[in-house]
Amino acid sequence: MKGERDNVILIGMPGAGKSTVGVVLAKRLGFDFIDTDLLIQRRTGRHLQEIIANEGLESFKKHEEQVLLTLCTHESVISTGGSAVYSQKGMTALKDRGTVVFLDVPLANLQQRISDMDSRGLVIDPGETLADLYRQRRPLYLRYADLRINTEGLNVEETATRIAEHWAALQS
Ligand SMILES: Nc1ncnc2c1ncn2[C@@H]1O[C@H](COP(=O)(O)OP(=O)(O)O)[C@@H](O)[C@H]1O
Ligand SMILES: O=C(O)C1=C[C@@H](OP(=O)(O)O)[C@@H](O)[C@H](O)C1
Ligand SMILES: [Mg+2]
Repeated sequence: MKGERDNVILIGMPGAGKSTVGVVLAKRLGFDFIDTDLLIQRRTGRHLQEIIANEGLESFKKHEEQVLLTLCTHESVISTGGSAVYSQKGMTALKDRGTVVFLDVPLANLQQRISDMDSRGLVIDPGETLADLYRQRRPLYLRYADLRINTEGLNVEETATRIAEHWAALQS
């Protein structure tokens, strides 16, 4: 019988590695892999950047919230988009579905990884920088996390291993 809270949910800044680490972790655990960004695209029939550019940030956040509220997976690694934490309702729903893991990456690393801020379609107000976003969001990631992984110095595989170890410990 599958448990109620048997998913692993990755949260964190854009470029933190949620999507990249998520698929490696899913393989490691023998779980399914779900990326909520892809679910938004399939449901709307549009690319994320298109939704943000044509409908605006509030509309994108509503689509994202809808996806978070209607997830009903088991034994899945769920990689969320970085803006998921703006929905309190969505995050509450996620916490009911599994262990929420915050991939904590130093700002300097994120800045190196994200060179395409403008074309990436982030939920960010005009004139705001990645540093502004980091300061604004980090407290939210910490608020909703069941587990924080300090990824400094870890590659994708090592991060997945670290999470898998924590997950195994939680099961015993
Ligand atoms: N140590 C690392 N952990 C995770 N991703 C890394 C790491 N080093 C480099 N990267 C790169 O950073 C990017 C992370 O992007 P992505 O997985 O899409 O993040 P997110 O889904 O959190 O926005 C990928 O291109 C990945 O190859
Ligand atoms: O943090 C953000 O504002 C966003 C992050 C993206 O996902 P990743 O965090 O997977 O890059 C995607 O949901 C959208 O472009 C908005
Ligand atoms: Mg992603």
